[in-house]
Amino acid sequence: MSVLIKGASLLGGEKADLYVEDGLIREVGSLGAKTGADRVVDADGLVALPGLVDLHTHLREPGREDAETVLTGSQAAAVGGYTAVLAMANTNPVTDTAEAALGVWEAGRETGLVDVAPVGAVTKGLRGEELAELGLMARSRARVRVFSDDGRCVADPRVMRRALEYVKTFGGVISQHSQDPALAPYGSACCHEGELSGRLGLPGWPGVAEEVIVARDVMLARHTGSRVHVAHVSTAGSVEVLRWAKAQAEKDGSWEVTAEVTPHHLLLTTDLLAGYDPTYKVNPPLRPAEDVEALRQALADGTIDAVATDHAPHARHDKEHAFVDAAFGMLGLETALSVVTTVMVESGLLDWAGVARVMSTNPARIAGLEGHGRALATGSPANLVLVDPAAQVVVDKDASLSLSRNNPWHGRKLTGAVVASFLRGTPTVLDGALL
Ligand SMILES: NC(=O)N[C@@H](CC(=O)O)C(=O)O
Ligand SMILES: [Zn+2]
Ligand SMILES: [Zn+2]
Repeated sequence: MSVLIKGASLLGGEKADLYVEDGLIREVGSLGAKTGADRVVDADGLVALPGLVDLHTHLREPGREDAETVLTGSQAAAVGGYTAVLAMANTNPVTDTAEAALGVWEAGRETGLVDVAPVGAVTKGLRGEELAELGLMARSRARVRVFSDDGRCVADPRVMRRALEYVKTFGGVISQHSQDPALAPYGSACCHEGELSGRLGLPGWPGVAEEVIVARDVMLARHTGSRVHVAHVSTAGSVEVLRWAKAQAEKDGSWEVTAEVTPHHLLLTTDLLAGYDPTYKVNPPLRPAEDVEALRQALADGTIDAVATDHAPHARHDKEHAFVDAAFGMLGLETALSVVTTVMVESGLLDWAGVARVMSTNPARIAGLEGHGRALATGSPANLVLVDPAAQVVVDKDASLSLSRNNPWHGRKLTGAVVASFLRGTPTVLDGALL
């Protein structure tokens, strides 16, 4: 399979043709009338980025195939411009053994639309007590490097310490869902704690319940000389802690802290909860505008390393309930690039090289995914995406390839659209549609 991509804008702003063959980028430059390609793609006006990498996707297989499967989630990922996703471990059964991790990895290979890298659970059954088979998952063919009890916090500091020590032996990282369950009880805490939660009569989820865990975990990472990744950062206070911690880690050179922010925490605010629409119920909750602004600045200045979707599909019968009874989570894979374009690029906070950094290069490095996040140069694996930076889109939840419809972006006008995606040189999406 060979493809000639004509006239794409590269990250330095220059225009070039890319010739892709047998999974690799073979030539970059002015390739004129090069003949013999199986397919020619006109990329005039489009920006070429390395394929996006999502550090935080819920695929729901095994166990909740009514909400999403590896196939449907991969389809949504491909049209969203992704070439790799990290599949969270809170499935049923939980991904807490090498066998379970291999199952997810193999389902991804069969689908062949994006690379599906399983995230391993930190503790058996996400119960927060006994460590899962971290080493066996790491040594399996699935090569698990990211471990998370996401949906639950590794709340016991002794368990977190042991997990950090363990993953250090093979260069792994613990991705933490930072929620102190004593300050923000699972299941009940559902609205940013403040004037609005009081007025709406919804149980509060104070920012400090996140911040105390972030602060604790960076100290544990420093103490153990290991790596912690903070999932879905949502408050200005967490950003302050991260800014301090990153400066320390850089000085010490012996440990690391990285962080991700979701598209929804970059744009949506807590006042959306006033209508009690469960579509906006998510963990951590939507926050006030001051937090949103701090998150944008932190993403722009590198305090936050990555955008991760936390794509959390839920079946209608779990989501369409009174606010307090509905499931937590919202879709994100198909709209992430448009949200980032609208929030970060249109405002001048990030240029396209910055988008490539936070949506591809940094997440690929954090997850240890070789072959992803690489500069589009001769010899690199041809994992790439073509983006129309000027496209105006109106999100339609019924046009989604996800099996679920809990889409907080429905009806919103956004800028920027994915036109084509390529996984190892094979187009998975062309003209914005799945092949
Ligand atoms: N984000 C959510 O609100 N829900 C996630 C779990 C999680 O990311 O904590 C889910 O699995 O549905
Ligand atoms: Zn989480
Ligand atoms: Zn999640």
